[in-house]
Amino acid sequence: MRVELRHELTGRPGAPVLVLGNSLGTTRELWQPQLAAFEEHFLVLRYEHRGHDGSPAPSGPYTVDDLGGDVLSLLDRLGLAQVCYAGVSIGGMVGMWLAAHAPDRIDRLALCCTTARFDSPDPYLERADQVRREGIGALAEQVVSRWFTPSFLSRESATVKRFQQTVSACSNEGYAGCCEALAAMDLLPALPSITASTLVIAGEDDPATPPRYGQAIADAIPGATLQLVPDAAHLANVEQADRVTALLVEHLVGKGDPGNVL
Ligand SMILES: O=C(O)CC1=CCC(=O)O1
Repeated sequence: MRVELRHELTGRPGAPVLVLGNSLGTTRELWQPQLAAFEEHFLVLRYEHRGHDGSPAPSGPYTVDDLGGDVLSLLDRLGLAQVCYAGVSIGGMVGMWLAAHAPDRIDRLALCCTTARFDSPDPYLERADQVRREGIGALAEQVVSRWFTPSFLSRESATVKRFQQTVSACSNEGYAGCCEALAAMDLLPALPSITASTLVIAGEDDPATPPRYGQAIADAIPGATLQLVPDAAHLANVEQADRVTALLVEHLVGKGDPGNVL
């Protein structure tokens, strides 16, 4: 079953479309550090995953097919034939799914702090279970502590608090269902079929999706390149905003116009 995702379009009308996928427990605010730079070149489509910031949260478990299918339906509803796509973590997983399952719909692809599969499903199954028992608010502080380096956590307490509040506002069922999608996901066999020009970005100090996960993606997608970002953990686009913005703009702003109307 597909759900109609909450979304927002901003930027240059008539320009090529850039779709942005958020990480688990965040909203489209995640892209605030990059938004102005992207809006100079693109019509930007930011969407919310199931259970996040007002998108519907049907009963889980979900699969990455569900999450990717939701976005494909959104592109269809908006009449977008081909788009560029950038995603962080679960947003990047959706990007890999789209590029593998609907290759003609994805032009350039950027995958930030993400993985095609996790070493073990257990941590995310346990998290889903805990969220259903105790509520997402009980986990917010611990979850966000893995998104930034220790120095950022102590230096930028207002930003950290804001991300904790965003996690706490997720639907329990929606968040748990997304965790179950992470646990079941194995996109690695699909990656060699991706034809989109692909940039992979990894935070050097990311405990959630360490650089070896990014390396595995870059090794499996034909022609993909990997960029490591020093002094960054899971939300490298927030912690090292200028560096990541420059990498993304350089990769995503191509010469051709993908032509965005079905
Ligand atoms: O929340 C985490 O621990 C890290 C994460 C996994 C998938 C995602 O989007 O974030």
